[in-house]
Amino acid sequence: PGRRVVTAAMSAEAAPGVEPAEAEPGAAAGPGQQQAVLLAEMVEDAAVWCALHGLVVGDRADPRSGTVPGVGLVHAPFSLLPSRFPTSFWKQACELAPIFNELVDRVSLDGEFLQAALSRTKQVDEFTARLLEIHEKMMAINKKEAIRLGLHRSDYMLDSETNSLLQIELNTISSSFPGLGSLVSELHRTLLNQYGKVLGLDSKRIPRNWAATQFAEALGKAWAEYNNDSAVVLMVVQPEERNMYDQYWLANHLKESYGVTTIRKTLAQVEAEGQVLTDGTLVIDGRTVAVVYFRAGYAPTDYPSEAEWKARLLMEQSSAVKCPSISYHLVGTKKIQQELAKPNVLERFLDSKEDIAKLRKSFAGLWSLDNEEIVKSAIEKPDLFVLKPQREGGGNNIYGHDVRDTLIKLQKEQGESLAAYILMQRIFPKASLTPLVRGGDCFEDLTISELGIYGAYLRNKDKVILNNQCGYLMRTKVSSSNEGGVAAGFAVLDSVLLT
Ligand SMILES: Nc1ncnc2c1ncn2[C@@H]1O[C@H](COP(=O)(O)OP(=O)(O)O)[C@@H](O)[C@H]1O
Ligand SMILES: N[C@H](CCC(=O)N[C@@H](CS)C(=O)NCCC(=O)O)C(=O)O
Ligand SMILES: [Mg+2]
Repeated sequence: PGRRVVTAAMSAEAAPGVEPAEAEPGAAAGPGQQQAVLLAEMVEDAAVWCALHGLVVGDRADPRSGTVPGVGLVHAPFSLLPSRFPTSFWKQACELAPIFNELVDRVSLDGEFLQAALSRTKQVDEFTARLLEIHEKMMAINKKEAIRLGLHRSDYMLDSETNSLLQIELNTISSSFPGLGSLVSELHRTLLNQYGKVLGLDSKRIPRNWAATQFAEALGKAWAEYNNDSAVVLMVVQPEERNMYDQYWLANHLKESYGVTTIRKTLAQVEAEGQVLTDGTLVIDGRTVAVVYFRAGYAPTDYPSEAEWKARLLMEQSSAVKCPSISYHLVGTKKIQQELAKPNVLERFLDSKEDIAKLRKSFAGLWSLDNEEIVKSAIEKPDLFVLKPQREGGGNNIYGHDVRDTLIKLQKEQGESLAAYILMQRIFPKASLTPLVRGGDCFEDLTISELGIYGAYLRNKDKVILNNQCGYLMRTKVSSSNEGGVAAGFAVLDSVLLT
């Protein structure tokens, strides 16, 4: 990828890639060499900090790194310095969190809206159809979720064309990196406390990041609302999970701050070991479950057999607090994102005109493929659009010429398959040169960033117990890569330096 700048291990000697100045005997090292040595020292300090503070992920080189805790660790990929972000847009993003939290809760209560908005997608997208089927079953038995917990992340990019903060998507299930994201902010503060003077950067410009502690607080408070001291939090996880430490951070805070035990099960294990008692209590492996926290179940690959679907239904039918419930999960689909962007739709769910205006200001162009005029312009100028299927988890979007080819193919098919996609205005953040550290090596590369703001919402019947913005995730990827995704290996974990 980018220019190889320096490796942590080499901080003693001058780093390769920087031509050593022809130093006369005894002359001071040239500026280039000084800068390389400084960078090497920072990379070494940062890599050590990661290892000492659990800013780690499983190393894909080790076959057991996704199943055996403590085996095959490597520092999480990170940017060596925080990315600049204008304070005005930062404030705007933080202000939106409690409004999006409220919106999700209100939309989740309108089962007819969800069923209607997704009814055509259901015809052509099996995965969405299965989720809707569970939702329909809950509507049929008039299932009410008295206690509702949302742990969301709303992702934004700064569009340089329009100089505006635009929402990429709202995640309402398995919002990754509250644990590791918080740590990167601390890593950068530590580095700037030590090197800020010589770099001319002030560590106090990095917002404190309480994502992990506040997500754990929301989980702990939801557990308390369930009001059964022997109950546990069930974390639903994938059989292989190299991001397990991000998840363990939440379990650790839950145990240390609230005395709550978390058990980890795959969907298959829930099916094999779980049952719902006549009073609705969910019991897994003999433990009563107060809260189900999904860190799996958001992608078709999470349901390789009917067992996993049975597990999802079993948990939904229980009185445990689901995070997310099937309704919250559906509200976070891209089709609903596009439907909510239509005129007069937000007005159905929110009362405050001011809040509605704030949300709308953050909406990029979003269209269904029924809009022939937009489809036509996307075929003419595919680079200005992103074509998105109803999928989560990264790696599914369609860009550039593939947008044109796919649209033309879908038009020819003339079937309902158009309903499986949405079209979105492509957002163009400004690129900047960033030192990225992966596997102990530091590369400088042109990058663009995506700011995720976490939101926690907890309600018990009419009482809103929590509705907060809680921390953030900055992801930075090489600007040449269309997809983001830290887990997918394109992006690194970053933090924010307010300008
Ligand atoms: N409208 C857009 N403009 C530019 N990049 C986008 C846009 N939508 C998505 N992306 C890129 O694609 C990645 C994945 O898209 P996203 O909608 O977040 O899907 P997923 O649910 O798979 O994360 C984002 O992290 C971002 O890097
Ligand atoms: N391995 C699972 C990953 C869960 C997952 O993919 N979550 C989506 C929202 S659905 C997400 O937040 N994606 C941004 C993280 C990235 O850039 O890689 C976990 O960590 O629990
Ligand atoms: Mg995303």
